[in-house]
Amino acid sequence: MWRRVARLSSLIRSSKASLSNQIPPANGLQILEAFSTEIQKSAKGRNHHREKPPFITFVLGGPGSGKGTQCLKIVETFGFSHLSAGDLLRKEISSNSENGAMILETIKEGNIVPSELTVKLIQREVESSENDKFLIDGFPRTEENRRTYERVVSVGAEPNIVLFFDCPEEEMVKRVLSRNQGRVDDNIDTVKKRLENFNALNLPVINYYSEKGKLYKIPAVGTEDEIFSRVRKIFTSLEVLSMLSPQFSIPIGVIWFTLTNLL
Ligand SMILES: Nc1ncnc2c1ncn2[C@@H]1O[C@H](COP(=O)(O)OP(=O)(O)OP(=O)(O)O)[C@@H](O)[C@H]1O
Ligand SMILES: Nc1ccn([C@H]2C[C@H](O)[C@@H](COP(=O)(O)O)O2)c(=O)n1
Ligand SMILES: [Mg+2]
Repeated sequence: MWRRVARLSSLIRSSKASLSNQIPPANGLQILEAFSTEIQKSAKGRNHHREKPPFITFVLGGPGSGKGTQCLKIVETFGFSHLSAGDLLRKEISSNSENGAMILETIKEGNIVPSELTVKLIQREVESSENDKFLIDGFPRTEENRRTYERVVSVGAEPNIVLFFDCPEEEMVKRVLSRNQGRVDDNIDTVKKRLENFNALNLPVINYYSEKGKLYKIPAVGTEDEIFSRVRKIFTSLEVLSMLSPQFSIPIGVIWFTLTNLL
């Protein structure tokens, strides 16, 4: 309730500020009309009211399994927006936000940041984007992450699909230790802890989505392009089945061809 009041008064403040620059003296009704239009515009910029829920893909896999690498290719080919939970948390650290120090310590230890915080960062990005299809990379990492997301997010609380990059531990460790991007968690001790957490906390989430029939398990060994050819088939078949672009309708024969030849 108080958050809504604060949000409304901030909208009113910003609308007043922009109005004072734009509107010549006018009668009360004109001012009221312009004021209300400004509030609507301002609210739209912050939270895109969609006619239908966005298409949500959760992207899961152990540390170094290639989630981020494949997400970039999906963005290029299929026009998704990529939201990496880890990147959003790292942005909080580098912007010296009030939770920055706690997030840094948690990531250094290979542990999981409190769900409310991560969900808030993801929700903010989804709501302020005009896109209608998202890759949420590295989330949910725990059952608690998943439940918090379902509780807090009202639109698109359930993912449409979940990708799981399945990679042997040895390969993941090798990739992380040669990543060379200056990440505080790319060292052998933290990687061991992240793998422990992946097995204990993330695998149950992966099993949950498998039981719901939403999981696409992708073998993640091979070249980046070989792996992407597996990923491409999934999104191409979703496109053909009109799930990614509902205005695109196709004959049943094409659907049958896709099911039998691409999958
Ligand atoms: N198929 C591949 N073969 C070899 N190396 C790869 C492959 N895919 C990605 N890599 C490399 O492995 C490293 C880890 O990849 P990436 O950052 O995409 O993993 P991730 O799953 O996002 O990891 P994290 O959970 O730690 O963020 C990167 O240096 C990337 O260039
Ligand atoms: N849902 C999440 C996602 C990430 N984190 C923290 C802990 C991870 O080790 C770190 C890096 O994430 P990555 O870039 O590897 O996806 O960020 C978390 O606490 N909760
Ligand atoms: Mg990553």
